[in-house]
Amino acid sequence: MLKQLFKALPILCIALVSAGVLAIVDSYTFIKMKELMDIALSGDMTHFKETAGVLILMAVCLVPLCILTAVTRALYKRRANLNMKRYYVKGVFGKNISEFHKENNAKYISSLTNDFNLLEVNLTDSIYEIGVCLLNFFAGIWMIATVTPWVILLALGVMCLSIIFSMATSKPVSGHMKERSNLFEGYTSYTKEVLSAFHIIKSNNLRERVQNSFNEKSEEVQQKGYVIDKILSYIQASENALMNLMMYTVCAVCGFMAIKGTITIGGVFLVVQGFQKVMWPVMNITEQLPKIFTVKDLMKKIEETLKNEDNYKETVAFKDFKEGIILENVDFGYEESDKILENVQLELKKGGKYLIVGPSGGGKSTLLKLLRKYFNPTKGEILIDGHSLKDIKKQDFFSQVANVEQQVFIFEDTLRNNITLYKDYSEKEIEEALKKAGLTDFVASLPDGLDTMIYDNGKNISGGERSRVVIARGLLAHASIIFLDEAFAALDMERAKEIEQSILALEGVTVINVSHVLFKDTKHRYDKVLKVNHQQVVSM
Ligand SMILES: Nc1ncnc2c1ncn2[C@@H]1O[C@H](COP(=O)(O)OP(=O)(O)OP(=O)(O)O)[C@@H](O)[C@H]1O
Repeated sequence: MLKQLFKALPILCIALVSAGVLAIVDSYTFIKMKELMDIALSGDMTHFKETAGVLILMAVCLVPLCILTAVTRALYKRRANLNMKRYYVKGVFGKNISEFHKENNAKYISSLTNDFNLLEVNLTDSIYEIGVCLLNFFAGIWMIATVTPWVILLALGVMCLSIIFSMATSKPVSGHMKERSNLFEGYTSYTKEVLSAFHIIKSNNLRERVQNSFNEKSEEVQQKGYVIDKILSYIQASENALMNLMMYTVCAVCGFMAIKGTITIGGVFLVVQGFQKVMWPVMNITEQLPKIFTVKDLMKKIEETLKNEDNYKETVAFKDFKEGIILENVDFGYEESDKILENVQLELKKGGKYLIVGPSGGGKSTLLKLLRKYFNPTKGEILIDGHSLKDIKKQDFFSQVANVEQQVFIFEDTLRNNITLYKDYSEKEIEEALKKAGLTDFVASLPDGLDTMIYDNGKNISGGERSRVVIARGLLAHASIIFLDEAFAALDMERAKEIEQSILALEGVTVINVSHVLFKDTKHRYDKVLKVNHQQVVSM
């Protein structure tokens, strides 16, 4: 993750150069003000006018510099945050399907929202702030050095003290931050769950229960935030007291030097201004440093969510499905102690049409997940054209298969994009797929046809239409293998039979259809009907 931040280093450097020039010009303005004060006290009108002119010019120069600094800062923030988010999303989609399914995906949502918001404030912003603070610190030192070098020692002492103080106080905050991130994860997961079950909650009068438990969770998160804020305020208050003490000391030292005649009144003004310029960065650094230290744990947690336990290297390219699939003594269980399939022997030929039936919970979808390469067998092997499916590159395999899932997912986009999945197909190919999926009349009835927008996972179309969109997707993909998992469950019997026949008529395409529905009049069109029951797969 840090590497992604380093990629924004060039723009960070530009932003800091701009901020540095701004700090120098600003400090130089104070030096000129000191001169103006001393000249005014000496009554030298000619020099007074000259210096006043320079000051006006400096004030004008500050305007474009301020704008440039603000713009480059915003550009740096955009680049750094985008880099980190892109890296994270790439990592999420690099997860193995099996491992992604095992976890609650709310943790990714929580990372992308809550954790990344924290990273933005506590890391990206803080790095820039610390850079700017250091530049202003040295600009302040320069201002003081033009009057008396002794006060510089005092400033450096303050800086060291503050850094030691902030390092010592960052530890307790860091632990609380991590706990808050975990609480956020649970909170996001719960929010996601209750919003997706909105109608169930309303229609079963669960509103009060859900609201109470939502309030509890939200109170936990707020309480943790309160604890963090409280600790941070104690830290800040102690720092403020330290800084004020230093400031009073400097004022007293400068006053003493002015009485002794070692520095002018303008000098007192410049030292006090310079010391303030030094103090502000020191205070800000002590505020920002604990934030950066606390981010370490958070980044570790974010990286953990991206780790794949199984990093098996796939080596076999698979460009064309030629012969068939063989399952040799395949065992599988989601848990070690719990076998769902045992010693499965099966041969599926290329172009064959297979129907998989069996009782609910018997393991039909599990068998499909193995064939789809979502999981690997715990024992035995699945061979495809003689190669172990485990060794075949995912990308290659997935490009050969189409999946029509039990749970239909529709993107918030046009009907066309939902069917083509953003790939290029000719109008003829699309028409053909629509016809086979029984969507021609439906599309013709829409005023915008294929350009009709579908919203929120297909809320503005029926369940059957959603299923048919996904079937058209599978047909259009020209896949060598089509896996169907209860694809016809949402369709009326006539429509289901019609679509099933279209799919069974696809020549050279292997169809593996898991279904509760077994139509007597289409059964004979399958090469084999397989029953999954008691951990076994048998021909019917
Ligand atoms: N991700 C999972 N983790 C743990 N157990 C699972 C998982 N998915 C399924 N199971 C269990 O595996 C067994 C087989 O489930 P599977 O979904 O394969 O059955 P099925 O025959 O497709 O059932 P249905 O017809 O009801 O969809 C069930 O006991 C189920 O509880």
